[in-house]
Parts: sequence; structure tokens; C-alpha cells
Amino acid sequence: MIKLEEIRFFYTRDSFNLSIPQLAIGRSEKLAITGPSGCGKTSLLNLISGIVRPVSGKIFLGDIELSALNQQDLKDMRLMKMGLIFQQFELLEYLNVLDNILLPFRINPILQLQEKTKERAAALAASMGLGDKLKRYPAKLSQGERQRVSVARALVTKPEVLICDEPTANLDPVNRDRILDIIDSYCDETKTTLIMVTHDQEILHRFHRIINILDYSNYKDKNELNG
Ligand SMILES: Nc1ncnc2c1ncn2[C@@H]1O[C@H](COP(=O)(O)OP(=O)(O)OP(=O)(O)O)[C@@H](O)[C@H]1O
Repeated sequence: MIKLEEIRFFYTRDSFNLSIPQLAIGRSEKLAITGPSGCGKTSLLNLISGIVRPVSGKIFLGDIELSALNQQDLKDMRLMKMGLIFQQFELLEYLNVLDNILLPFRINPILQLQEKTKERAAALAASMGLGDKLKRYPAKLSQGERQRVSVARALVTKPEVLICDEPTANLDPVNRDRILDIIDSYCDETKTTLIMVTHDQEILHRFHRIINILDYSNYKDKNELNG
């Protein structure tokens, strides 16, 4: 479902660069991306989600070639087909839990906010133990609750691909496992593709495949060089 072909990427010519001859990620596959800090994990997520464009090569989501889309179509595609979850939760402090979950519908009219969407958002929140906190603001939520809100926001659009950048890095093991259980069962039930950057060795057993970005990056681990 996602295919990368002959991808080359760098920020500036003399900076780190990624070179990915072939990478295919199947529908309902769970892929973990690992590697040391600075080797290009987030850059790969940004390429797949169309946030940055490759210097050369092609990226497909199903039949859609991302590099052929203009900026607005890329944004619409991301909103309709992808759910994004980040380490820092990225909630808006002035919106309550329900409105944070509904944010994708509020920022783009291409997604139509209907009554049943609100019901879906409330049901998702309830399934994550947030049913009694819909009117609460992020400042009064725990870290684990904040991340559950951001997971609900990523799932409310029924994405085909869930893209997560170290979503449990700021959580204790109990909250980490709770979040990962929610993500796992959602992906299993809906056959959603899961792509997750993680440093956490303890969670790798949850994935079908693990790739190390060092296989695609010219990054040199400074500790190894000095050692
Ligand atoms: N906007 C940017 N402009 C220029 N260089 C950048 C930019 N963003 C990241 N880099 C550099 O590109 C390299 C890869 O960054 P990236 O964020 O993809 O790494 P990462 O593996 O996700 O790191 P971490 O695990 O620390 O989050 C790093 O050396 C970083 O300094």
C-alpha cells in the first residue's frame, strides 16, 4: 500500500542524507523504525506523510503518487488518509478534549463535521477512558490522558495509515502499554497500517517488521567514531 522507490533525501547537500532504493509497507502491516538520534527517522516519517518532498524518487500511497501532488492536495490527502501522533501530544490548550479530538474536522472543510462525527469522537474518547473528561482542557489532564486524546484525534478520521513519532517516549510503562494496546487493537480491527518510530526495545515485539534507518542513512554514530 505504501511504496518508496529510489528515494534520495537531504536538507542541504552537505548534510546527512537518506537513500532508500525500495521500501514497501503492506496494508495492515505494523512497522517499527529504529536507529540512533539524528539518523533520519523523523525525516522518513515526513517523507511518507508528504510533509517533506524527496530530492528524487517516488512515494506511493496506494495508486496516489505523493510527489505528483501539489501542496494543497498533499495536505488534503494527509488529512483524509493519515493519522499522525507525536511525542509531545500537540494538543491545543484552548480547546477542550472533545474539540481537540475534532480538530481535523475544524481545520479543513474537506472533512465534514456531522453529528455522527461528534458521536464517534465521544465514543472513541469513552473507549479510551476519557468519557467523563470531554469538556476538560488539556492543562488539567495527565500525560497519559493527553496522549490518549491525541490518539483519538488521529483515529477520528478513520485513517488508512497511522504514523507515530515516539508516541510513548514521555509516558511511564503503564501508560505506554495502555496507549500501545489501544493503537494495536484499533489497527488489528480496521487493518490500518501502523508506522512507528521508537527507541524503546521493550515494545518491538508488537511489530511485524523492524527497520533500522542506519541501513538507509549516511549518518555516522559519533560515539562509535570516537570509541
Ligand atoms: N529542518 C531541518 N533542516 C536541516 N537539517 C535538519 C532538519 N531537521 C532535521 N535535520 C537534521 O537531519 C538529520 C535527521 O534528522 P531526523 O529528525 O530525521 O532524525 P531522527 O533520527 O528522527 O532523530 P531523533 O531520534 O533525535 O528524533 C539530523 O542530523 C538533523 O540534525
